[in-house]
Amino acid sequence: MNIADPLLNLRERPLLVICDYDGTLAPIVTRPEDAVPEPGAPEALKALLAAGHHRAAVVTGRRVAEAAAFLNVPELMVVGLHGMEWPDQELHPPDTAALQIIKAALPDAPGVRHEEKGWTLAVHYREVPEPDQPAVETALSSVPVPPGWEVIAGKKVREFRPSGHGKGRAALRLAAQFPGHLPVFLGDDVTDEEAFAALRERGGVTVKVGEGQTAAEYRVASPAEVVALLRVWAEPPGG
Ligand SMILES: O=P(O)(O)OC[C@H]1O[C@H](O[C@H]2O[C@H](CO)[C@@H](O)[C@H](O)[C@H]2O)[C@H](O)[C@@H](O)[C@@H]1O
Repeated sequence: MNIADPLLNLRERPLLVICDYDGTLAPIVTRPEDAVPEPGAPEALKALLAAGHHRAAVVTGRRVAEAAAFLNVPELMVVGLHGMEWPDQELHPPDTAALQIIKAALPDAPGVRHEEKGWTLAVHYREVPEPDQPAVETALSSVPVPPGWEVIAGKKVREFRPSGHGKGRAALRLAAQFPGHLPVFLGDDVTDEEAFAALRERGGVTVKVGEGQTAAEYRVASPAEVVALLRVWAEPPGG
């Protein structure tokens, strides 16, 4: 483990720890339904919450129920669908007409997998043979995006979602909910970059998990290092 000292030393302060799920609390795997947490991740989140002076939340592209079931930490707040789905707020009815337009235009290459989430739609191509993936990416780029919708690129996935949400807004909303806590966002994917940008402007701490370009200030190597960091933060201050 090679975690920067300024990150480890944050444990002295009351933190609002916001984690992405896939790639951050769980290693990336071929099939989304197999993405179990990194060993020790649920326990580390529990310990962090039990420490008393920190708060924690997960902000994920998945549905709340799905991420919550993987983690099984009932006391943990989970925000789903890239910031559309909040535990205390009913979702407005899904825009099924827009979803139909998108679905009708999706490429049908072998290995392409649709993950329907009710309100949004993820199109995965991790299981498409590598040489065919650029063609799938190109085909996905020409899928019509209905007015009021946007498409975002993630790890071997394109996600179609209504505009006006996103992890940047979600992170700021959480930070406003816990003004006495220093917000820290940990994420691995392109969709986490807007949270990094938003929180850096607000004086928050941002941590990229793994390789790749990022606006985050710090970096850790893997979900295993995320767990190690959460464990350190869960230790009593001044210890
Ligand atoms: O915001 P996140 O918690 O990172 O969720 C983003 C998307 O993650 C999932 O897809 C990604 O992880 C899968 C499992 O490791 C992997 O097979 C896939 O290639 C990745 O794109 C999830 O399936 C999506 O619903 C999330 O939006």
